[in-house]
Amino acid sequence: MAEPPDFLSARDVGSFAYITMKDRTPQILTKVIDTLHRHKSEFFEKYGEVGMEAEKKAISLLSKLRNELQTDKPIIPLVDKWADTDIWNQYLEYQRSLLNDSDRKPSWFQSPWLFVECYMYRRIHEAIIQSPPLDDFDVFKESKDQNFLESQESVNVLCTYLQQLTIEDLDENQLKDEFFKLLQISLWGNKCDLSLSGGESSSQKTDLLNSLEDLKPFILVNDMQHLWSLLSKLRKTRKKTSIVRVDFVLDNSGFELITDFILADFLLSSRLATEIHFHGKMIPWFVSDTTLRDFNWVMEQVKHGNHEHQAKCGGDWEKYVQAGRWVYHDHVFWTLPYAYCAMFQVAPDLYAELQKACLIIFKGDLNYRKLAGDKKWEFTVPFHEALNGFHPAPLCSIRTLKAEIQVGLPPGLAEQLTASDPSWLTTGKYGIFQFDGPV
Ligand SMILES: O=P(O)(O)OC[C@@]1(O)O[C@H](CO)[C@@H](O)[C@@H]1O
Ligand SMILES: [Mn+2]
Repeated sequence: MAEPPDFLSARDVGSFAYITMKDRTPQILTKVIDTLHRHKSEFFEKYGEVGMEAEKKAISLLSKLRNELQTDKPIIPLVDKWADTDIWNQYLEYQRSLLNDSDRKPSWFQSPWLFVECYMYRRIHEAIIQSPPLDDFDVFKESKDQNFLESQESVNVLCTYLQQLTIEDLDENQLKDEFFKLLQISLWGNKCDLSLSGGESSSQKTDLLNSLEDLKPFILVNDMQHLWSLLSKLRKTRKKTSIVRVDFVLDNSGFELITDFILADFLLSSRLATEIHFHGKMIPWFVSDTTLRDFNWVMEQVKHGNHEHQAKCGGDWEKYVQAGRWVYHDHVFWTLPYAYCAMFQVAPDLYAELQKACLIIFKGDLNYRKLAGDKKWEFTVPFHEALNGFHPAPLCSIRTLKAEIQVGLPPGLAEQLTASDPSWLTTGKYGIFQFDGPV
């Protein structure tokens, strides 16, 4: 049996992991510190002197974190008392145990990229929760909200499109075409990712609907037909009362979340699904990832949008939530450093929850990295193999490529792309619909 591949790591000088840890993560930390500086007077108005002290403390903790990162210091245990502190510190012990035959310690540039990048965002959370009364301040809220507000034109176009779809008049082929269109909208909505842009604005400005044909050549793995076969068969065969549940493991808030809401709405209106479960993050994560506050805020904004079709969508979506047809979950596992092949052991309750789904959609690049264990797989390794036993239900990754990991490609394609577009793995320009399940 061949040795399992190594993990992506900043140890590989010049790799995307290396560039992210060397350049992008310090930039993200600097933006977080600047955000706290810019809210100084707000903290004073709200909390007086205590607020000023808290802001100073959070900034000093974050500056210390940035220095540790930039000087490749050893990774240190978390000292806060939060729901997952022990799990994180056990994981750090595990990383230490992997090195026990050497004097090396887990560090920012020596340890697996997935671990240290997740750890950085968890240390940001530690700095905030150790600085009451700022302990529920979302340092990324501004940029997530700005991404949504700057994408209003595109949001209007998509809400209008959805409202003008007369789904009941569509035949099977037309329904499939619309399903494929909205899947692609959800895919390309993943390009707007603030952690890739280091927090710079990445809102959606172009009209995606009219760009889908032009973007098709950039879809490297296209398993949309499998999704259609799975859901349309269930639609035909299910009993009136049976449940067809589709789970979205969400990625970014803002425009991407809207594209997921639009797809989820279509799944219910077309009766391709009867209920949707969304999985968000318990804490602010990778700059733009969706938290419960973001989920509710975006829905509120759309409901009170100054555009009739947006408002109609927002009203419908609120009704789905109230009727229990859209359900939001935020399990702590999603903000741990584990690859998903560890979920059955580490979070059996979540694994059991996902097993209730007929289809699980994993949005975005970080989810893909965790599905495939953030390993340096050969590009032609089957997706099923890279999942390493993670099969709670039929699943599909919908992801634009922003990290040097991709499996399930036909022989020769990776080489062809490297020759024609050397940064094809990391710019978000290419995307996949990669399915694992019965075909
Ligand atoms: O999961 P998303 O939001 O699609 O992208 C997240 C991500 O690609 O952004 C960072 C910068 O490339 C990576 O470290 C991480 O995987
Ligand atoms: Mn993200």
